[in-house]
Amino acid sequence: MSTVGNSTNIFWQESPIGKLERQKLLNQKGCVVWITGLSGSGKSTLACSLSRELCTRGKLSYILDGDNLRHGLNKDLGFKAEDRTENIRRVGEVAHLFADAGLICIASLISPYRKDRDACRAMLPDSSFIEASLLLNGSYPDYVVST
Ligand SMILES: Nc1ncnc2c1ncn2[C@@H]1O[C@H](COP(=O)(O)OS(=O)(=O)O)[C@@H](OP(=O)(O)O)[C@H]1O
Ligand SMILES: Nc1ncnc2c1ncn2[C@@H]1O[C@H](COP(=O)(O)OP(=O)(O)O)[C@@H](O)[C@H]1O
Repeated sequence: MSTVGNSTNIFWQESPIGKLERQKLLNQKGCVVWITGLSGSGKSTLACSLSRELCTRGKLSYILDGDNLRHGLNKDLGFKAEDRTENIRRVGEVAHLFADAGLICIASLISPYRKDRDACRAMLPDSSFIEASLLLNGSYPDYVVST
């Protein structure tokens, strides 16, 4: 018996192709690069540069940009703390799926609350979630990267 919410009849369906097989096919390791920082700190610019650089090295990536996702998946959310938390939760779930598919998923969101980012980190193995914090130090962004 499986219980999800109020339902007792929702069961996990295994796929015939596993993550390792997909990664082998793509010749890369699926992971999430999570870029966090204030509005205007350079998140989208870094996400685009990274995606372009990975492409030139033959690696497949996909950008989940907060601005773009608020046009569709998250169009019902505003900017109250609980809406931002739900925004990050949804994007974390999608990023997890992309990483499981074998892609290098670059998530670029303000994501101001550490607890929300840590909840996304907890969905993946330790080395598969790389966080880059953009700090505005003087006129130019500084990057702090942690795994
Ligand atoms: N308070 C408020 N009011 C109006 N608009 C706002 C606000 N906060 C953010 N923004 C704009 O929304 C863009 C995406 O925000 P995020 O989804 O990354 O925010 S969050 O992670 O949920 O905190 C964000 O994009 P960036 O400027 O690229 O960060 C802003 O354009
Ligand atoms: N390393 C950098 N040095 C100088 N300007 C930058 C740098 N990165 C981004 N910018 C500029 O800062 C502005 C905000 O960048 P953007 O990537 O849109 O930030 P965010 O996605 O965090 O809102 C843009 O005009 C961009 O060209």
